[in-house]
Amino acid sequence: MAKQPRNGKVTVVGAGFYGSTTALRLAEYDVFETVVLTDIVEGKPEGLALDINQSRPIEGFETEVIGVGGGSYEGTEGSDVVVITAGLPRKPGMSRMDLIETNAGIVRQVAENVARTSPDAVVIVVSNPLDEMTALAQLATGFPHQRVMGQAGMLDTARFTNNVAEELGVPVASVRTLTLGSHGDTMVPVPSRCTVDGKPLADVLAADRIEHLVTRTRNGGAEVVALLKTGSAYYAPSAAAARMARAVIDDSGAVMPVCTWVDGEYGISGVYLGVEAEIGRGGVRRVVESDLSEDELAGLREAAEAVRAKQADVADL
Ligand SMILES: NC(=O)C1=CN([C@@H]2O[C@H](COP(=O)(O)OP(=O)(O)OC[C@H]3O[C@@H](n4cnc5c(N)ncnc54)[C@H](O)[C@@H]3O)[C@@H](O)[C@H]2O)C=CC1
Ligand SMILES: CC(=O)C(=O)O
Repeated sequence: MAKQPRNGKVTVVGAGFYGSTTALRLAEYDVFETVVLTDIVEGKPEGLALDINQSRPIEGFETEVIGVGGGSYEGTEGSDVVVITAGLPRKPGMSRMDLIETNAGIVRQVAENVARTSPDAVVIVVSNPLDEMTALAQLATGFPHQRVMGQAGMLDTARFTNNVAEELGVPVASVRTLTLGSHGDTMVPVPSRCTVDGKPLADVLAADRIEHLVTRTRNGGAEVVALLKTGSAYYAPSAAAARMARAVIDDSGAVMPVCTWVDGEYGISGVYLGVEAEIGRGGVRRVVESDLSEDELAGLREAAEAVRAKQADVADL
């Protein structure tokens, strides 16, 4: 049987837990022509790519994964999307911000290579601290802001949804939630936008339980780190990054929470921040504003100022 036409090339930089699960998810969609997985370590991406390709007859997908080790970018040229997962994950007790100096050096070097080899790509950053590394990747690539975004909001929103569904014992599909702001202490879960079977969250859950779920969502990454003892989450994070890459290649116009450049929306300007945006082939088409409560809007503005101060520092790292 002839191969179905597949479309687009996605490179995933960093073949650790996040990168390899992202490559697997992208390949299993079976819509991309090629997925390239790279790492500074020789052999790791090649071995993981071979392993994923060997699962194709069982899972029934044709997308080929190509592994490139040793820090080479050969084979990545002309990628439509590049997902940057290179960098250290945190250990129990560490904040994402504790990674800033080490990961800034890695992300800068990766971003410069991406700009050289895939100058038209849309870049999706996941390395932590997320909001700062996204700003740094834009600076280092020199790409327009709409072509560099970060993954966090979809993950944090999924955690909020899962937390609400668990609390109420209902299917996750019946719950809608939203999380904006930073991927850190100033994360802004948005209860006013949450519904369960179409009913406002406040109608089905007491205020103190909602507050508990908001706090649990803010600490969602740390909760996983504390259980794992080594490394951080990757199943839910990779699902989110893969969905973003797919929205770009499909030019779908899907609206999702992402870390993007905010330029006047919510009265905030000149900062990378988690907001909802419409995603297509060129990256972010536009930021989509929602009605927020006064407290939520104040939280978003506070997040913007906290992130702005750190993002100003990354240029020098
Ligand atoms: N934004 C988000 O929501 C999330 C972000 N993360 C972040 O993603 C990053 C990766 O996490 P994991 O995959 O779990 O870590 P990991 O340690 O399993 O993998 C990192 C990989 O990056 C590679 N690497 C290091 N320097 C490189 C370079 N210059 N070029 C290419 N590859 C390089 C390493 O060899 C390693 O294979 C961490 O910074 C972590 O904090 C993780 C989960 C969620
Ligand atoms: C590691 C990380 O950023 C998270 O799991 O949220």
